[in-house]
This record gives sequence, structure tokens and C-alpha cells, in this order.
Amino acid sequence: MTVDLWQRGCERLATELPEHQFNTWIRPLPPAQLSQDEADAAVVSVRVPNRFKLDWIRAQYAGRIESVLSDLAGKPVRLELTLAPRAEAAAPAPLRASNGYAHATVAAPAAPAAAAALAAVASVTAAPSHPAPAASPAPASNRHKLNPSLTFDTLVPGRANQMARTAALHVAGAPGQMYNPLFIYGGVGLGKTHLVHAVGNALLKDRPDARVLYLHAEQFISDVVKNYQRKTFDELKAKYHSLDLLLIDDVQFFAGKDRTQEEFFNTFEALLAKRAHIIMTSDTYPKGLVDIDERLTSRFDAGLTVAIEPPELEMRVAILIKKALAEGAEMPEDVAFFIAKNVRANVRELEGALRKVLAYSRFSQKDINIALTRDALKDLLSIQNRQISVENIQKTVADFYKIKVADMYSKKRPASIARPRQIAMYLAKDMTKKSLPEIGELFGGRDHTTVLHAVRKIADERQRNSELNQQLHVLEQTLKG
Ligand SMILES: Nc1ncnc2c1ncn2[C@@H]1O[C@H](COP(=O)(O)OP(=O)(O)OP(=O)(O)O)[C@@H](O)[C@H]1O
Repeated sequence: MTVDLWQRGCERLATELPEHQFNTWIRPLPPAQLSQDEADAAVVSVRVPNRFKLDWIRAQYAGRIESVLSDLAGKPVRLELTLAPRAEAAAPAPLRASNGYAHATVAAPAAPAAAAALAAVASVTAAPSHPAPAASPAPASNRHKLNPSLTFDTLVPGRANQMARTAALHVAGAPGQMYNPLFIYGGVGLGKTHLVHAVGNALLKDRPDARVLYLHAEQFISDVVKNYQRKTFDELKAKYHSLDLLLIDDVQFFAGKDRTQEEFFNTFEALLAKRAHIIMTSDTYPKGLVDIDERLTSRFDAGLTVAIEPPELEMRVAILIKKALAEGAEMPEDVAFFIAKNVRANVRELEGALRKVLAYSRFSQKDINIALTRDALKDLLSIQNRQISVENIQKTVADFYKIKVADMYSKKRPASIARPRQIAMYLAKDMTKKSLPEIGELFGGRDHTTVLHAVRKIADERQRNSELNQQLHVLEQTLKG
């Protein structure tokens, strides 16, 4: 009866929630238990594997779940979320492993309640640190690979990295406890490496004797090869299995490397067994990794998987201002907006543009303003202007959503066509210098108010819908070549 109610509730939620939200938060939950409270009201209890997920589900979805269940049961149903016991939480959820659901981008919090929940999680890190696992002093070599300038202080927070940053802060404050392993994924240059270094640096500040190792997946591969040739696997074990915190970047590089995967699996199991923490980064979510054994990918997904998204405009501006200050330069806000509007790919490119502007200003001994910035970035800006035309946008968007280019000018209205058309209008306004009437003309002689409506709608939705934001980001990158 309960399972049935819960099952039906899930089926309903699957149709009402965006797919990636359902797959990330609701689908992995185990079947619920039904009971009655003192007032004889129905209570549905669900066990959630960790506090982070519990806070998030409570803040974001509890009301929705209750109303769906109440509706289906024909009477009020109260949802009770409880933490699963450790052993239960640590096991990879069989449902996830077997059904291969798409573990997509984690949505950024929209409601204040969610922000409060996150703040509550973050504040846990301020508590005194947990007792360190018994360890002899760390060999100095175990700490060498951390970059001391990549800290939480130098990482600009924003919607794009909110979940990942909060989880990372939590791990830094209480390694070996929750979110183990922590799996951080996202596109190039979005701050994954920065974040994992920040955890390592924070832990070492707190516990200088902790054994922390940061390395790129390729270094692990070459270590395995070296030890394989020399038949010195005990050395490999001694190096990795003794760590308190392993930070490993770009695990997608393990693809097709069977022996490495086997060794990593052993390392992984050994570290988790002694409650050492593992943080991994990758360009995709665990189930999206190719040529990596499912035995590994399901373990990657067994702790917490979070995305880092491309930063939105305001965050790009904040990053520019902060990085300029760190270089001893003052960046006027209008200039920061100008650069941020023109350089959107990722933070690394943003840094590149900033370096050019700062160098140009120093070299010409002029203050930083828009005119100087235009000059400094003229190559970059002219490449953009040359490449992006409305026709190009229409073709790219039509290809992306698998509709005909002709549908961009047609009067057809089904959502499968109208929405890509609105997206193309939005991009046309954002990425070209064309006016609303000109864009309307190029979209089959539509009125400028139609274009305006599309531009506003997509811009607004982009703020709230991380899946759309990702798609737009891909389109923007494609258009910029
Ligand atoms: N939120 C941020 N605040 C400040 N600096 C940032 C932020 N995000 C990224 N950066 C900076 O951008 C640069 C690129 O970041 P990083 O190397 O961490 O990216 P990545 O996601 O690991 O990329 P890749 O997949 O290419 O390794 C670094 O210099 C980093 O310090």
C-alpha cells in the first residue's frame, strides 16, 4: 500500500518536475514507510542517505511531495525525512546502478529556504573539526602538489558553484564523514581544480599533519605503469592507501585503462574503509563516463555528485573585480560588465582577457576604461563579431534541436518548433548588434514585440532552469567557434 502510494507519487513527480531534478533528487530515494501519527494522520517516512540531500530535499521538494501524496491518498499526508544509518547510506543505491538514469546538473537554489538550508549545511564546517584518523606525521612529499593560492578565499562564490562549494566546505571541515566520495563535474575552466585545492589547503591549515595528496588522473596512470614495470605494487599501495584525503582531477582520463582502474578501485576501497576522504573531478557525471568499469562509476556516484556550471554574468563580473584587485588594479564596474558580456566561455578565458587588459593599461600607462578595453581585446571581439550572424544562429539552433532551418521563419507554432525559435531570437539579440525589428524581420517578418517577448522569456527562464542554461551555454560556445 505504502510502496504503491510512494511509487505512484514518484510517477506523478516524474511528469511534473524537470527530468534532471527528478533523476537527481527523487528517483534515488528508497521506497517509503507509511505510518500514522498521534492525530491519526498519515505519515510517509523516507530515508535519505546524507544530511546534504536531506536539507536540499526538505527545502526544495517536501511541500511538493506532500501535496502529490495527499492528492493521491485522498487525505492529508505528512512527509518525514530521516537520515539513513551509515551502512545503508554508504552502499551504492541499487536503483541508480541498474537503471542508468541520467544524473544531470544539480539545480541552483532558487528559494530563500533552500539558501537557508545550504547556509545551515555550510555552517557545520565552522564547528570544531572531527578527530583526525590516527596518523603518523605526513611525509612532506604528500603535500607538495597543492597550490597554496587556490583557496576558498580566492574562489568567488555564486549560483554556478554554490552546491559544489558548500559540499567542498563541508568536506574540508569534516573529512571522512559525509559526501564521501565527493564527485565534482563540469566543463573546462570552471573552477573544479581550484575547488579541490581549496579543500586540501583548508584541511592542512586546520590539521597540518594530515596526509593530503592532489594529483591529476594522468599522474595516477603513470604511477601505475611505473610500478607495474618495476613490480613494486607495495610502494603504490603505501603511497595511496595511507592518505587522509585524496584529491584526483579529471578521472575521465581513466577511460580504457583497465589496470589503472583496477588499482584505483583498490585505492578507493582502502581509503573509504578507513574513512579517508576522496574527491574527484571530471568533465561529466559518473554515469556519463565512457570506458570506465561500472563497478567504479557506481562507486563514484555513491557519495555526493555535484555540478559546477558556467558562471552567470554577475558572477563573471565579481570574478573580474576580485582578480583585478588581487593584481593591485581597480576595475571599474562598467568595464567588468563589458568584459563579462563578451567573454562567457569559462573563468580561464575571463582571466586571459583580464590579463590582456591589465597589461595594456600598464604598458600604455592609461587608466582602465571601456575604450582601452576595446583596444586591448580587439582581436577577441572582432573574431566574435565576424563569426556571429543571425543566419548562423538560426542554423546552429535548428541543428541543435533537430528542426529545419526553415522553421525559424515559418508560422508553425508547436512547442517543439516555437521554443527553439525563441531561443534563436534570444541569442540573436544577445550575440549580435541587430535591433528587435531587424531580428523580427529575419525570423519571417515577425513583429518586434514577439522578439521582445521571446528574449525576456528565455532570459528569465535561464536564471531558473539550469538545463536550459547549459544548453544555451553549449550553443554560445558553438557559435563562437
Ligand atoms: N569561482 C571562481 N573564483 C575565482 N577564480 C576561479 C573561479 N572559478 C575558476 N576560477 C579560476 O579559473 C581558472 C580555471 O579554473 P580551474 O583550473 O579550477 O578549472 P577546471 O574546472 O579544473 O578546468 P579543467 O577541466 O580545464 O581542468 C583558475 O585560475 C581558477 O582559479
